[in-house]
Amino acid sequence: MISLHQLVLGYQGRAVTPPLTGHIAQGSMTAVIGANGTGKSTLLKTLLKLQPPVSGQVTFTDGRPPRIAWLPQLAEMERQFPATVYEVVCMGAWPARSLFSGLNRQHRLQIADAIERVGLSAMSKQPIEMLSGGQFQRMLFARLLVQNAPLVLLDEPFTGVDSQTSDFLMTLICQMHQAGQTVMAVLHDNERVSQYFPQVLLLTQDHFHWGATAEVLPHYSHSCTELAL
Ligand SMILES: Nc1ncnc2c1ncn2[C@@H]1O[C@H](COP(=O)(O)OP(=O)(O)OP(=O)(O)O)[C@@H](O)[C@H]1O
Repeated sequence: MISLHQLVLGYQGRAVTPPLTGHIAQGSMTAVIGANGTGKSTLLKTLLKLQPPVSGQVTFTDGRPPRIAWLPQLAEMERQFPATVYEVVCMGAWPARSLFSGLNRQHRLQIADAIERVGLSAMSKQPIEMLSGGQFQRMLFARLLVQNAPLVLLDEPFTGVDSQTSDFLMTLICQMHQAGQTVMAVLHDNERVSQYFPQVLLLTQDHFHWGATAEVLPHYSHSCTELAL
């Protein structure tokens, strides 16, 4: 689906990663792990074209970028935005609509179904500023479900969320993957990574390891030991 060729990530010409080379296969499910500041969020932003790379290239198997659904870090979200749960979830339908057309019946059914799947039907008309952290994240997942994009990028989807909701959201991620969507998620929970994610991209300041989870995870504890020394 997407190949990285000697891709150096960074800001204003300053590299924050080593050159990354690898392939995100269609239908794969990859956890991006590593210590703070190793460029995990920057990778997602670069794939989204929100941030240009310092050098290197990103190429696409069918010649053009896939449609991407993105869950930013909770800290980057505007929690006071004057909108209801329903209105935020509706935004997921934008790519399928023309600029001036409204929501058709199918869109409305998809939106109601997504809100129900995340357990927020009773709160559909609530302003989003009234939601708890877990409810807010459920709402953003409903928007991802409506987007139904071939590539789903998740930046720390379980931050600020209780363990029960995290398990529920993990189930939704697995369902997206089983439905054929390609998933890439930045995570800090290695237990969950080893339980659910077949592929791992581990970023460190100087190296990266990309491959099967069982092969890559042991490098993580090694890189943490190096950091501590
Ligand atoms: N807008 C920016 N301008 C300049 N430097 C930035 C910017 N955003 C992030 N950085 C720097 O780039 C590096 C990588 O940041 P990034 O947010 O990608 O790390 P991360 O691996 O996602 O970290 P964390 O686990 O803490 O979320 C850090 O040193 C950070 O300070």
